[in-house]
Amino acid sequence: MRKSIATVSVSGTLAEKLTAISAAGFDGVEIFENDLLVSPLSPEEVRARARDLGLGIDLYQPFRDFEAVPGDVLAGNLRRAERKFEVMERLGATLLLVCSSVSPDAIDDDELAAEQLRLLAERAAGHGIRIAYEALAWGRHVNEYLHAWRIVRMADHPNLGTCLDSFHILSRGSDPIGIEAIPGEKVFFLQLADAPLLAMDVLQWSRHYRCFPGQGTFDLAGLVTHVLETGYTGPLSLEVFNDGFRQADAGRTSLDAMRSLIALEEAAARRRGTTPPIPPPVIPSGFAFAELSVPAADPTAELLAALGFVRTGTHTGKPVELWEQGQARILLNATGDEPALAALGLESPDPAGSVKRAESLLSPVLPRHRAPREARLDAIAAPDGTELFFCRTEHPDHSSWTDDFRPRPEGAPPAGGITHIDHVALTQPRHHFDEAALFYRGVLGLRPQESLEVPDPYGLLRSKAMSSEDGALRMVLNINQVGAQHIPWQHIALACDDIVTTARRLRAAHPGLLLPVPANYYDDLAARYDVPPELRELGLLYDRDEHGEFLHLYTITAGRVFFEIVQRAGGYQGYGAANAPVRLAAQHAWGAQRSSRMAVTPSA
Ligand SMILES: O=C(O)c1ccc(O)c(O)c1
Ligand SMILES: [Mg+2]
Repeated sequence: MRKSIATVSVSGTLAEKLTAISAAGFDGVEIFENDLLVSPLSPEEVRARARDLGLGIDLYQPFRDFEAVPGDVLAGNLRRAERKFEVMERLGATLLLVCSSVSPDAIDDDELAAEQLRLLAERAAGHGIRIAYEALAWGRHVNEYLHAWRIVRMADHPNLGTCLDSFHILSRGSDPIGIEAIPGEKVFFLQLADAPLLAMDVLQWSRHYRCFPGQGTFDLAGLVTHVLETGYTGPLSLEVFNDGFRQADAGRTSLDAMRSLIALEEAAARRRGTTPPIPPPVIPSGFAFAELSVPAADPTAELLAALGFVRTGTHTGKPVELWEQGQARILLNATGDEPALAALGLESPDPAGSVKRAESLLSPVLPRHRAPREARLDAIAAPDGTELFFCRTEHPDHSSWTDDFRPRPEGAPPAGGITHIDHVALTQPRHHFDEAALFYRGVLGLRPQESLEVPDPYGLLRSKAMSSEDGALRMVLNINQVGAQHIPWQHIALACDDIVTTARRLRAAHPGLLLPVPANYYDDLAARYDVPPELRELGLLYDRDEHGEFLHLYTITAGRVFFEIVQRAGGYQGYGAANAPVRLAAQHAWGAQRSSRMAVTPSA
């Protein structure tokens, strides 16, 4: 289907917006009037620029406060419309969006509204222009899409149709099934926006919090399915007012937008039983490895050894060490300047298929810088730059990345308390949280859980867990929502089957590696749950959900990375989010203590 986007959805000057939108592969744009008004480009120049970029001008908008006014106001409104028709002719635009009136002048009279819109459509026809009438969710008298349609039907003019906007329909809780009663040729335009569920004034919600389909809570695939049932053949057009997108890089936002439309088109095709435009996701079955970039002389190796990891190999061509314990594998790549998570290996049943899926959703495929004998690497870049490698570890049907490491002792990897990587938590750059969530959902087929807000002593963290349906691959995305002091930490959570023994061993041998937990936490825990007193003694954190229980502990931070050790019991599905504020405060306290120690002993 044709894909378009309103210029209001991305940042920059009109020229910059058009360039970014074209680069992301859109077919057309809705020109937002304000973007034209403030542009030094004439309408003719905008038209030429769009044409050169391969973009059609699918809509010009908005035209406000037109219908159902007293006769004296009508004359002025028609004069205003004539001026806009002239601008549209210079732009080469043939569709004008008229949104339902919010004016105190408007009269609650559908027949009058229909009569005046008919007049407008007749005038528009003289310029080869059509009118798409949209019900704003906060329109004075017309705020339901079926009400706008009734007026359009009453007006009965070939140059008058309706514009459906998912936000206005779904924000009011209207049932989109009613769309199917509108003939497709009378749906002149379809605007799409998602939004997080927020209980607030609908105008503020619309103007600041709209997001791309798949980033909010609305069922856009369902709505699009109803619209396609009408026989609508016009564009899928994104119209997103969002405070973050207004300041983010236009190129990046446009790609995010296009990824969301492709995923939406796929979801709608699956609902309708038609052929999806892209191959299905190949769902990873777990982590093959986590790769940390570390400086040449770095204590992370000591931390791994203390946790029971064993160095089992060194890369044949690069300064990379492989550390293993059970099925948990960590690579230390000595090319960084502070320890940071650089890459994740994801176990895929079909690595080439994983890359194809990612490519079809516009993810950059990484070049394979490899020596002739190295294993084939299928890798892409996640939006935050983390490299994702699709692996088939030691399967007879595929080459394995582990073949590049020597010596790798035969037989089972070293056993300790740790069995595998339970989850990885990635902190996302500001304003890119929704983009990341859409990426992991679309590309890897992970299911997002609800966003949580976690208080930090100096701000607020937003956190969203995502996992494969069977829970074999779990990730957590974090973003610093408020407050500038937050450090972009990443963490690797390691699963073990006897955390009490592991904690006891660590506490005895390496007490300085464990993040201290305040006594107040245990007083509260004892009030909430009947838990054994040894949790306090061992510094273990505890949580439970309707399925089971969770015990965990944290190491101190090395560079930007820390480790968590977790034990799930009885099908616990969460990530210990209830304890995250305690962890964040403890990390700040630990960091502050370390810097004061360093301040008194500058030689250390
Ligand atoms: O917020 C607004 O005023 C506005 C204008 C035009 C639209 O198409 C819309 O959905 C909202
Ligand atoms: Mg709209």
